[in-house]
Amino acid sequence: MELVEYPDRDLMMLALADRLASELAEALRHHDRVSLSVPGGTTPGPVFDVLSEQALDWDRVAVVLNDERWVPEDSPRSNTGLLKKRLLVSKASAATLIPLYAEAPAPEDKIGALAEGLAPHLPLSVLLLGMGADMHTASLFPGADNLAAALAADAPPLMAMRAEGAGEPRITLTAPVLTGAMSTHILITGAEKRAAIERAAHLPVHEAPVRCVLGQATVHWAE
Ligand SMILES: O=C1O[C@H](COP(=O)(O)O)[C@@H](O)[C@H](O)[C@H]1O
Repeated sequence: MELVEYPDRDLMMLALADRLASELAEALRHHDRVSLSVPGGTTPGPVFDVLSEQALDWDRVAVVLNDERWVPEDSPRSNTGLLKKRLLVSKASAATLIPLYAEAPAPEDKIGALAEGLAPHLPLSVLLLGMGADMHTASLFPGADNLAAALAADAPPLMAMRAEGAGEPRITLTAPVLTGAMSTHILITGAEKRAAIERAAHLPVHEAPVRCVLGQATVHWAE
């Protein structure tokens, strides 16, 4: 894993947004349509604020979350809600959102249709991931019901996931989609996550699911 340490969070968010924009621009030079996958949660908002202002051919960019909590979009827990407020605004409002949520009682009710919508946008051109202190990435949580199947080489692109630490049911991109991305970045902050990602490099992947992408990822960290 390549680790980039920044003197502070503000600088990191600016530099990372710039890097993602350059990679998207490069991908757009070679392909008609490109895809960007991003995390939800509490960390990436400031990157989204900067990225959404970048001059890119956003109308040729498809944006998909790494994972979604099975809650309606107006829930404060909705990653889609965050994306719509912080990334798919300003210049980036021209991008196409590939949904990972549709109104239904459970992810299994909609997973087929959501996977069909995702398929034309794979492999991912640019992948930004987050990580929890428990070493989950996307919704690949240690101890989750479908973790082994989602880490398998023949996993379908999208799977439902339930885990003790996850709160509500989830839907997540699986390991083959994450490891198939053309470019992979992980954004983390704080001492606890720094220690966790260093520990993850020495643990089996079912204990530290983020390990499935560590070999190919650039990790961006600031205190
Ligand atoms: O639940 C989630 O957690 C991770 C990490 O989130 P953070 O709040 O610690 O930044 C996130 O990457 C994932 O997309 C999200 O659904």
